[in-house]
Parts: sequence; C-alpha cells; structure tokens
Amino acid sequence: MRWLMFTLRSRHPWQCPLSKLGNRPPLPPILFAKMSSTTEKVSPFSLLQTAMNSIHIRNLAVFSFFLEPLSCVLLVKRIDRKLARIQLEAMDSHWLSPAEREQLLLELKATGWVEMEERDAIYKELTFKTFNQAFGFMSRVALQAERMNHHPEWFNVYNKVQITLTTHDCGALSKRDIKLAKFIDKVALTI
Ligand SMILES: C[C@H](O)[C@H](O)[C@H]1CNC2=NC(N)=NC(=O)C2=N1
Repeated sequence: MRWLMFTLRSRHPWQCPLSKLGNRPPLPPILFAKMSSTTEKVSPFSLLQTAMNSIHIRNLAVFSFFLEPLSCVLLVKRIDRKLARIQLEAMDSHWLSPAEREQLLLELKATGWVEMEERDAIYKELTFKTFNQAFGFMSRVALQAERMNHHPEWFNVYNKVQITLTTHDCGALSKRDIKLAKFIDKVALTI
C-alpha cells in the first residue's frame, strides 16, 4: 500500500484517512496527532489535488514512508513542476500591466498614497484622533489582510499608522496591493 503524507501551509486543515493506515502508522508524533484528530476522511490524493489548486502552498513537504525512493523522487518532481506552474499562474493573475498600473496609481495618489523611491511599493500615513481609532482601523485592515493572504508592513505610534504595501512574492507592486490600498482608504473613511 502506498501513502503520501503532506504538510502544507494552507487554509486547508490536515486531513487523512487514518483508518486506512492500519495500526502501524510510522509517522512522527506531531503529524500523527494531527491525523488522529481528524474526523473527515479524504484521500491523500484528493488532498494533494486541493492543495495544488490552492495558491497558499509555498512550503509543501512530502513525507513518504511507503513509496519506493524512485517513484517518490519522480512524484516530488512532478509536484514541484506543478507548484511552479501554479505559482507562475497566480503571479500572472496579480500582475499589473503598465497601463493599469499608471491609472490605478494615479487614483491612489489622489487619496494620499505615494510611490516609494527605494523599492517598488506604495506608502501612506494616516492620523486618527485617538489610539483607539487607530487600533480599530488596524484591526479591520488586519482581518481583510488575512482574508486576502496579503499583509501590510506597518508601524503604529499612538494615533498614527504608517503603511507600506508591496507584494513580497514578486518583490513588486501587484493588483493585491491596489486592492488592499483601496480597502484601507474605504475603512479610513468610516472612522
Ligand atoms: C505564504 C503566503 O502565501 C505568502 O507569504 C503571502 C503572505 N502575505 C503576503 N503579503 C504581502 N504583502 N506580500 C506577499 O507576497 C505575501 N505573501
């Protein structure tokens, strides 16, 4: 019997058909503990499929205890190639064309964002009346950032919040930064 075990940084919880492993799963305790808390039964291959369809998989580690080394190596290579393609596609879909970039940056500059000189990023400084307001604003942005899996670089002192947006995965501005910047502007207006 062949089984693959994955750990992946993704939104998907660890799921694996424990019952099919019999009573001798030679797995590290942590992984085993995660598996034993699983109620839903999902085949590892459909899990892999789900993972492959997710762009949240940057660190995929394959723990294979039942595969022969050669097929394991081949499989890992196939996974790597597929991940690379998915990541490229994901990057591609967030890519800003020069015309889009110019237009969108123009709109953001009108609301106080500036382009940074030292890196491909945008920056904005917001001042609120109180710390409570600044922190309330940050909390709302934080929740959205987590939903988008896109996080700001920011700094807060009392009623001031300084925000830098850029996309670390590609080291440049992307559509995600524009979307988050617009959300930030929208939230700031409500505070
Ligand atoms: C693993 C995870 O998907 C990435 O590291 C996400 C998390 N948040 C991120 N935030 C930002 N600003 N840029 C990214 O490239 C990014 N990537």
